[in-house]
Amino acid sequence: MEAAAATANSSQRKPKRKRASAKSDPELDRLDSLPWNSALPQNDDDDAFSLFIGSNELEGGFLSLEEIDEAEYGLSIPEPEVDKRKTKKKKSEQNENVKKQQQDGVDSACSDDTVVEAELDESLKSKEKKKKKKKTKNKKKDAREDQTVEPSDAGLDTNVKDDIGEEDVDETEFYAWNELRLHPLLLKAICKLGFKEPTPIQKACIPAAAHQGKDVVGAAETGSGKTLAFGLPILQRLLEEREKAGNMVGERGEEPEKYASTGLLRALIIAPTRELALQVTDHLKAVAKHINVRVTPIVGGILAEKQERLLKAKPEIVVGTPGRLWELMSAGEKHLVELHSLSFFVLDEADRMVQNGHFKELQSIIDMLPMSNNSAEDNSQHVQSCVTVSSYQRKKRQTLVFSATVALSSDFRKKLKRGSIKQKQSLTDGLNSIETLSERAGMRSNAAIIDLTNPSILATKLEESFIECREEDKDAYLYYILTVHGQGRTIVFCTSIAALRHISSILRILGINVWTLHAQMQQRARLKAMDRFRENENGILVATDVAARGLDIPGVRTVVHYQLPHSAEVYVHRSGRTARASAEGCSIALISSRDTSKFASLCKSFSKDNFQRFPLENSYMPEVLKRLSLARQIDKITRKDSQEKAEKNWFDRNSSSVELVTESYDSEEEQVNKHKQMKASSRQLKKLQEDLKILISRPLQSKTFSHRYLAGAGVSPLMQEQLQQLARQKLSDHQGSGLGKKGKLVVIGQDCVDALQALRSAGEEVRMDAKDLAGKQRNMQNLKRKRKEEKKRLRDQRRKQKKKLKYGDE
Ligand SMILES: Nc1ncnc2c1ncn2[C@@H]1O[C@H](COP(=O)(O)OP(=O)(O)OP(=O)(O)O)[C@@H](O)[C@H]1O
Repeated sequence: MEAAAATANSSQRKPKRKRASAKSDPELDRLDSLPWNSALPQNDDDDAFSLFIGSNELEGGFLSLEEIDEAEYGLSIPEPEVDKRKTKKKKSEQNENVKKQQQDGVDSACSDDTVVEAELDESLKSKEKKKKKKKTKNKKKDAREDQTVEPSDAGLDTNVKDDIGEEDVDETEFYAWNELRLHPLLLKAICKLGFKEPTPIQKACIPAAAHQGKDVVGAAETGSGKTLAFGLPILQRLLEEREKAGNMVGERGEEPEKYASTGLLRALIIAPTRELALQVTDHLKAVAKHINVRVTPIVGGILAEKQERLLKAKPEIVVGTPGRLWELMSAGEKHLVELHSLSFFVLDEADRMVQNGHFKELQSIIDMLPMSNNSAEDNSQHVQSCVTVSSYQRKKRQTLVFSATVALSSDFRKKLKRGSIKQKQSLTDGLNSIETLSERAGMRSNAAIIDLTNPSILATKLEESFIECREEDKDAYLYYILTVHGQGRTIVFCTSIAALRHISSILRILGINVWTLHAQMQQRARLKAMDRFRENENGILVATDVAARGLDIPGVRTVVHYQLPHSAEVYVHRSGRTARASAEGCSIALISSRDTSKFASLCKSFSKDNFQRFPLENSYMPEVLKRLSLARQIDKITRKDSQEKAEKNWFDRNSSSVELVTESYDSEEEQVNKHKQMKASSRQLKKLQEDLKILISRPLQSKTFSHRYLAGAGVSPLMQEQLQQLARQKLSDHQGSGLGKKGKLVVIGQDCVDALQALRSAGEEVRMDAKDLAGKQRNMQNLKRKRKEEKKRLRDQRRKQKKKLKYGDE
């Protein structure tokens, strides 16, 4: 009890200390020095501290404003040196207390979490032992202690470090997380994941959502860690509530069930695709591993019984796609319709969510949310009827809306600033859908709008390029990229399933193993494709835009846009499958004359002056085209065959189902001819396949290939190693036999197999000015206009002639 009171007192004192020393904090100084956006709507009632990051130069008005309250920003303030020892002691007491409360909370919340109990027990026992060790260690770190923030003071709990194992983790590497004041168990999980510091979007969102309880609209580049930017505040709040529940139990001696959240839905996260929902679930599970918070996916393709079983476990966090969620909610699924306990409503990839195919279901889900988000009292009658809901849960529901490409109108931003948005208003108020949905979901007027997108909104470590080619040569260039620069994982994006089928078929014939992913595939096949792609470090995935958003697969080095997407947003998301977190990557767009105007508008929307041409070694192209021509012929024959077979099967199946006896009406001669044709085509197919086999059995050779050297693209590292061994062996044999230079086998490996490297070493001269592109676009438009005019002129001429003939006849 005393310990609890001490915790409470110290937590009451904490903010004062922070404010007093706020001026000396370098992080605040840095934030203060960031530029103000004069374009922001000014309002007397504005928060005292407004921060602008990013810009609003894009068409369509991407977010360009961040509002964070200085006082509530929650930065960790260094304590004076003299107080350190005292504070450390107090902190370790607090930590011990926290652990106890937590154990209580965990116990009461769920009895089946033996892992957490065992870990906490162990950590409490070993704490004393490790404390001594730590003191000695701290002495050794005098130099580091001179720094402003003391590591052990600022959050990385000793228990946490004990659990991770000090030999594995250097706690000093995780200092950067301290200012976010996350729960020690969350820090532990973060340390285990090896995330040294929060990403900028996490730094900005966590204080606002976790400590200030604000609604958040967040925009940041692809791969910047947005999942944890909304995931950590959810877990933090659940943990805090548990601790408070534990305190209440201790102080008042009341039943823990009265305060603890047992088996209630606390957070509903909605993502646009199944893969993304499953990925978000996995990501959150990895962080929630040690805190006994259940995270469950609700997506199409999961068996109904399994889904039922998952929901019976009453998960606190549900991540789902709108379709399946609404299907279950509208059927009255018990866990999903008890929404009064919901503390977080999250829309991931929000802009996709409001597009066709999701909007209606999402709207229905939102309409099911309890209305009175602004005043807890309004809802209290309903809430009080549920005895298990603690007063902490009755706090306002938070709405978090995230994407890499969120676009809000300045109107909506003004509204948020003014605090004049209404709940559940009509959809016909003229606002665009994302805003309407946010409002209907209960987005509050003091929402923090955090935009960390750069003017081009593309990931900073992404190198972009293009290849200008004829539409019919796209296959050849794709094959070239995959063969010559296929190191690392590659995703090839198409807009249509027909194109995807065509490419994957051609590439497979050419001996390139590809996986496919599109919306018409069965869920199991989709997941299998993803798994296989993930397993292979040089894997190739051919996908439609179902894979454009959110998918987080490490090691994707290259993204190829075989067909350009319909919007700039989709281009951003597609390209964002590479250059994620701190990695680098490149994107290559294949641009035919059909795509020129689309490409020009893309450049415009990303404020790009120039785009780099992807460097090509044209001497490889004759060989590429030779292979491709064979592959196309093979594809044509096999397609025809399989189509005929399918048609025959269909006919046989249907005729037998209606007990129809079918006879062939072909004459004998016709039948013989057909048979001959089939035989010829099968012979031709065999021949083509053999020819291609010979070609692809050797590395792709340039036109200038010299047979004195074994060189060329497509030499895999393994093949190169084997050839080098062979060369060494030959050389020693020759030296032994007294042969000279003649007969020496020289192996030249690839200098640069990686597309990114090739792009970087290509230099500036291959850059194409956006003005060139604009000029080309103008020419194309002129040409189109002239053709149209010519057609019209001809039409008019014909009409006149007809008239003349008619009147002449009369
Ligand atoms: N603080 C961090 N430090 C290092 N890596 C991180 C950190 N936070 C998240 N990551 C990793 O970064 C990768 C991208 O994260 P995430 O998928 O959340 O990005 P995102 O911003 O949602 O991307 P997208 O807009 O494409 O959906 C993941 O592999 C994640 O594990």
